[in-house]
Amino acid sequence: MTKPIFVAGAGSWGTALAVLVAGTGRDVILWARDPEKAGAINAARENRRHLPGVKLPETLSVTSDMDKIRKAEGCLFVVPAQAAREHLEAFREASGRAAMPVALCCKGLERATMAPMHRVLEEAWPEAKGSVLSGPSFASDVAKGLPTAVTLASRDESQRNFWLDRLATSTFRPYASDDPLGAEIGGAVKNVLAIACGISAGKGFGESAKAALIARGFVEMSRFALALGAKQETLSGLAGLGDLVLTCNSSQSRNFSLGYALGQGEEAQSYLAAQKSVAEGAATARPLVLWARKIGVEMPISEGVAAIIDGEASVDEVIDALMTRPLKAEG
Ligand SMILES: NC(=O)C1=CN([C@@H]2O[C@H](COP(=O)(O)OP(=O)(O)OC[C@H]3O[C@@H](n4cnc5c(N)ncnc54)[C@H](OP(=O)(O)O)[C@@H]3O)[C@@H](O)[C@H]2O)C=CC1
Ligand SMILES: O=C(CO)COP(=O)(O)O
Repeated sequence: MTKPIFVAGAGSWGTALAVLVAGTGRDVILWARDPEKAGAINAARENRRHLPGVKLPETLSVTSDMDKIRKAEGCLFVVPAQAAREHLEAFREASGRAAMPVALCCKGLERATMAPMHRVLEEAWPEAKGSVLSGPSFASDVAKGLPTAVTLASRDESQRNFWLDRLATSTFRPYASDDPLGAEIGGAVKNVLAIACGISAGKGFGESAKAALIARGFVEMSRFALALGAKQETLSGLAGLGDLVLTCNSSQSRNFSLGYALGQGEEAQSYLAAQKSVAEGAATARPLVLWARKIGVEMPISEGVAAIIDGEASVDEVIDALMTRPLKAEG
């Protein structure tokens, strides 16, 4: 008998991935942190809070019991980045310290340590066999079965094949990569840059400004990731440029929407406190720029976003500073 896939995290992306895999006929266990919410999703056969309008397949069950991971053959980890460490530690214990395939699907850096998610996984659950799933993929698009292509990255070929076999459908196309670092840095950085694009839109700046932010943002993302040892082809691919273009161009993006509100004059922390969904770029901006400074990489757009989010500079001050930087060669 085939073992189920365990999906840790019942936000919109966890639910969409659970629906995707269950739609292939596999058994899927979706874990939600709150027993009442897990019960409500199971009873309604719909996650009305995070993915309304999408019916859950029969092979999908919802639980708040972490121990159910023991039955599973692999785990899609979709808990927000700032809560990843504590949850990975707890799932490690619940699994019996299993050497289980774990695909990291969250896009962020840990604020307290600047760590990317693969390092958090290595520290919190050292036995796990890690992969990274990243790329341009709005949960509602995937749940509706709209055509989507993503990057599935692992240094271990057997892990890549494990997840390709379980995730690929006629509408969801994962491309294999052996560069998990590049895939994960692309996903984390694009969220910060999407906030910048949202700010520009909220200020009423035009399409030219947006194109400039995407192009210069891509230079920042690539410079940083390459300095860490990532591959340029990963940054130019789905998990880098692909996801940057998606989230910088859509009001469906929570990071873009946060930026838009900031551009319209809202204050970051009060906006974030009122949200039920997560905009990972808000917490990732600061560790990103601290890490970049540490390795001597210039990231002026990300620096500006971090300063605005942390209340160190106003939107207008950051825009002024970006436009009056010393003139330099492109690159
Ligand atoms: N949504 C998307 O289209 C995509 C999202 N992602 C990534 O997936 C990850 C999860 O985001 P997403 O599914 O969108 O989440 P949502 O914004 O849809 O919902 C937030 C989820 O996080 C949970 N949560 C909030 N705070 C905590 C915490 N402190 N500890 C544990 N769980 C918490 C919420 O639980 P509760 O409901 O109980 O509050 C809920 O399940 C993020 O890293 C995101 O960048 C990646 C690709 C696409
Ligand atoms: O990562 C995403 C799409 O690939 C979702 O972006 P947001 O978190 O900004 O909504």
